[in-house]
Amino acid sequence: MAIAFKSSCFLQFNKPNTGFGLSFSSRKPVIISVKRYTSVAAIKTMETVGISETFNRLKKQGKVALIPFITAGDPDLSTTAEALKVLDSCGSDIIELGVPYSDPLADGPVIQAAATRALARGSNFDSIISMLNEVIPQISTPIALFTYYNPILKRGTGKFMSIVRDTGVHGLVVPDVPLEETKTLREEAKKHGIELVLLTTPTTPTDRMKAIVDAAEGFVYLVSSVGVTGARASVSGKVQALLQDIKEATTKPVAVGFGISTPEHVKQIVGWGADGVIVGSAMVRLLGEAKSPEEGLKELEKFTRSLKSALD
Ligand SMILES: O=P(O)(O)OC[C@@H](O)[C@@H](O)c1c[nH]c2ccccc12
Repeated sequence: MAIAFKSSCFLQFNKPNTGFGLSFSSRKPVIISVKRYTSVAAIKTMETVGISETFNRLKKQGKVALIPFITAGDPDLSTTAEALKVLDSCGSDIIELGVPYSDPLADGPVIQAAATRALARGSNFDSIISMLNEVIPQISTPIALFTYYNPILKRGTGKFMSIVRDTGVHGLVVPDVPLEETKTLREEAKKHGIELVLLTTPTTPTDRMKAIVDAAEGFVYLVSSVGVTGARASVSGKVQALLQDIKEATTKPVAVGFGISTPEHVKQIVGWGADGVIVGSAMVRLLGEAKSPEEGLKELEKFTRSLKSALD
């Protein structure tokens, strides 16, 4: 059983303050250094709870899920591994991890550029799975893999689901699969214990929205605005009414994404009744466009903590 201590924020470990460390080489706790443990979470074991359970826990606590999205392999896979630990330690509740794809039709320039960089560095499904096999036992935040449909079809839906589940991934988001074609995907996901998140948009007709929320597992992804992903100056006021419509149609949790990039956006969406907020491009930019991976990780930590504070 792999266990790991975590502070409330990964990079905090390196800042001296108060607290103590345990030396596993000796039989009794010793003061090995004065470190800041802003809050040592429970010792974690390999098992993490799934997406639905996470939302159930948060609902009981009256909290809203922070759901970051980052692109695997941008700027490189070892930085992605560290970024997952930072996001985990800084209070993310679910992490969306994007599999870079050559034709990301629903993505704006920031995530498109991230996918191009990741693919140019040689990141692919197999290397991402290898990285996840290392990292998932060290974090407690459930991962929802984010991929376009083609990589699944290429590998075979059943094989894809089996690989993903064996890695400890809990959820899957496939933005370009129309509801009519989700039958096999949903069957295979269910068979392998993977929660398949489905998306609804501001232009989805009500009947179709109802069918989507009925079929969705884990949570319903409400796309806040038409167009592609990318940070926006403001979040559309239409989201409030869209959330109400969806909540009249289902008791499943609803997380809002697209354009969210500031603590003010987060507060606004929480006020409209969302169960989760998804932030992608603003996170991806910090990592992919930093002067160095170390700097990107520091900026990611700072930004994540600012969003988490807006949710507390
Ligand atoms: O980047 P934004 O505007 O913060 O939106 C979240 C988004 O990045 C993430 O959920 C996502 C990445 N690629 C997508 C494609 C379609 C729908 C959603 C996505």
